[in-house]
Amino acid sequence: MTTSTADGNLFIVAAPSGAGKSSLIRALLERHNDGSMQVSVSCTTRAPRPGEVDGVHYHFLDVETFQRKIEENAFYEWAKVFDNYYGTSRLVIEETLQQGIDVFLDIDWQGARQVREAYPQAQSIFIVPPSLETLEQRLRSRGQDSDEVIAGRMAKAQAEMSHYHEFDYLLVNDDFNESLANFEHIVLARRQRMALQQSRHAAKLKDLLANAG
Ligand SMILES: Nc1ncnc2c1ncn2[C@@H]1O[C@H](COP(=O)(O)OP(=O)(O)OP(=O)(O)O)[C@@H](O)[C@H]1O
Ligand SMILES: Nc1nc2c(ncn2[C@@H]2O[C@H](COP(=O)(O)O)[C@@H](O)[C@H]2O)c(=O)[nH]1
Repeated sequence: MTTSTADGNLFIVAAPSGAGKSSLIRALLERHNDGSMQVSVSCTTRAPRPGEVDGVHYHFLDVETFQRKIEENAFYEWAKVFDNYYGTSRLVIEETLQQGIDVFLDIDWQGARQVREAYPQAQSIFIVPPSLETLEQRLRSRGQDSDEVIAGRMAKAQAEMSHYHEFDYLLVNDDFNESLANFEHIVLARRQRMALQQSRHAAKLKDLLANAG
């Protein structure tokens, strides 16, 4: 991907299922609803949960269509998670960043690794629950998955968490408002750093042009 200094920032947010990453991203976007931030809507072969809307929560695809898109190189990253395919559309991410909009990817560690390789300047944040007991409670309180699905996700939680050290930030999501404030701090600090870099580039360019003239 080519970048300019005016590109949006790319944030990777990963966590074991149920740790609260979607809730934190959603709450952050509600606080910054000026169009400067977006969450990427992934494609998945998972069946929709009650209340999930195609194109809003996910783009729900059949396995054949998903595999065709893999062959067409249409995904920025993709992975098989809990026996279903999940992937991020390449075109949407590139176009959104080029418009100067910050993008949040709510993805697993395998996808995070692919994104980091393709776009090393992405900031990555790993979210963990305060305990495995709390994680299970959250999966149950969400009330959207069967006991079997919850057991499968709990069984894979520790394997997902073993990748925490690959991320720039680790956030323990205990008290929600406190986690949201920390999450927001990470995001705004990154924005500020990039804006500062951009104004330094602009100043250098101005000097260069003035001296050339
Ligand atoms: N700090 C918190 N305290 C209590 N409950 C929380 C907290 N954060 C999130 N939750 C609740 O935990 C449940 C799981 O959260 P959420 O769906 O955001 O997790 P997730 O990491 O996005 O999961 P998945 O990867 O399966 O999409 C939700 O019911 C949410 O309201
Ligand atoms: N690598 C990717 N992982 C993704 C993507 N979209 C979601 N996910 C991860 O899958 C699990 C399960 O999600 P759920 O909605 O079924 O609970 C979770 O960890 C998500 O972060 C994606 O595009 N790529």
